[in-house]
Amino acid sequence: MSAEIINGKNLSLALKEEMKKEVDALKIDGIHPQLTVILVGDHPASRSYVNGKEKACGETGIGSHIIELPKTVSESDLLKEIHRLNDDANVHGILVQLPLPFHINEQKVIETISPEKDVDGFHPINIGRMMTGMDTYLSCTPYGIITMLRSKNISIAGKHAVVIGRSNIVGKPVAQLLINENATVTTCHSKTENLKQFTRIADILVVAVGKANIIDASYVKEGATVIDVGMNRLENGKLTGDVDFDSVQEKASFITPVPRGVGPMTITMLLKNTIKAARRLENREG
Ligand SMILES: NC(=O)C1=CN([C@@H]2O[C@H](COP(=O)(O)OP(=O)(O)OC[C@H]3O[C@@H](n4cnc5c(N)ncnc54)[C@H](OP(=O)(O)O)[C@@H]3O)[C@@H](O)[C@H]2O)C=CC1
Ligand SMILES: Nc1nc(=O)c2c([nH]1)NC[C@@H]1CN(c3ccc(C(=O)N[C@@H](CCC(=O)O)C(=O)O)cc3)C=[N+]21
Repeated sequence: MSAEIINGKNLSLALKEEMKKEVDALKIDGIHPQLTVILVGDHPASRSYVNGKEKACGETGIGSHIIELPKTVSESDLLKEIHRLNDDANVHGILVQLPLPFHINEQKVIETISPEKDVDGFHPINIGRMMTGMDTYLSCTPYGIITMLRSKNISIAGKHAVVIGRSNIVGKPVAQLLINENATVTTCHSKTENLKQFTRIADILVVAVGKANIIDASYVKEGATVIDVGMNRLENGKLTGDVDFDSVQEKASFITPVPRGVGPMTITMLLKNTIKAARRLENREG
């Protein structure tokens, strides 16, 4: 058996076409959705992701603005900038690219962003809203993963989903969204004993660790759906996921590639959240 590939790049293209129409319609009503990204320092990976976000905004007609701050910026100057954007009625979405330099408290930064403009869905209020099943901005990577599963009509309700990774930005919100979709969910992490005993019984396996090829076919149940969130830059410059694609593709029924898998969907869901923010802040949604 050879798994069907869930191509996040192609799905993103289709979703972006729909969103462009939505944005055009909003513009007729005088609403111009606008995302502002704050980039601290000049880490090449962060810059490349931020460029990807800017390009995607351009493709859908969403206004984007990047504020670049030096890596020596003080925490209080960064917080001031966020307050300024919170108060700027032209800005609907604010994203502070992570990770931040060590002298800046990330949690404090996230909590300073107005929950109404937190299109990353990282603010504790929005996390709490997600946990309780309320309407909110869903974190983009988890939201992208659920959208990919739905696009292939992969059933989630009643299935056993195993998530490897428990970070606040990926592992935990993915697990929560899968629970909201009525999956039975197991979360694994670096302290998990005998990881394989869990992964081998997963109908849906989400791998969000950040270690190239840690999951090979021996970890995967025949016919499972395998979602690879990992982004690992190899020494030869190639980008690879956490899953050994070639061996797992032989055993799974669906698999996401890296690149062109979850990554492009993360950006696409950010656009979706920005449009939602524009609607809400301009009082066009209940
Ligand atoms: N495609 C996309 O859009 C995105 C991709 N990413 C990528 O996803 C990956 C994960 O990101 P992120 O969650 O931020 O990373 P973190 O480093 O914050 O979290 C990694 C998680 O993996 C766990 N872990 C580490 N080693 C093992 C192991 N050997 N076995 C089992 N679990 C392990 C850690 O456990 P513990 O908690 O015990 O330390 C931790 O929970 C990275 O490659 C990142 O680049 C991230 C965001 C978006
Ligand atoms: N506040 C914040 N929000 C984020 O959403 C956020 C962040 N910080 N910090 C870093 C992670 C990582 N992330 C990715 C986005 C797109 C791709 C992506 O588009 N990847 C392409 C390839 C890109 C390339 O070739 O470099 C792909 O997989 O096909 C990957 C990773 C968002 N993150």
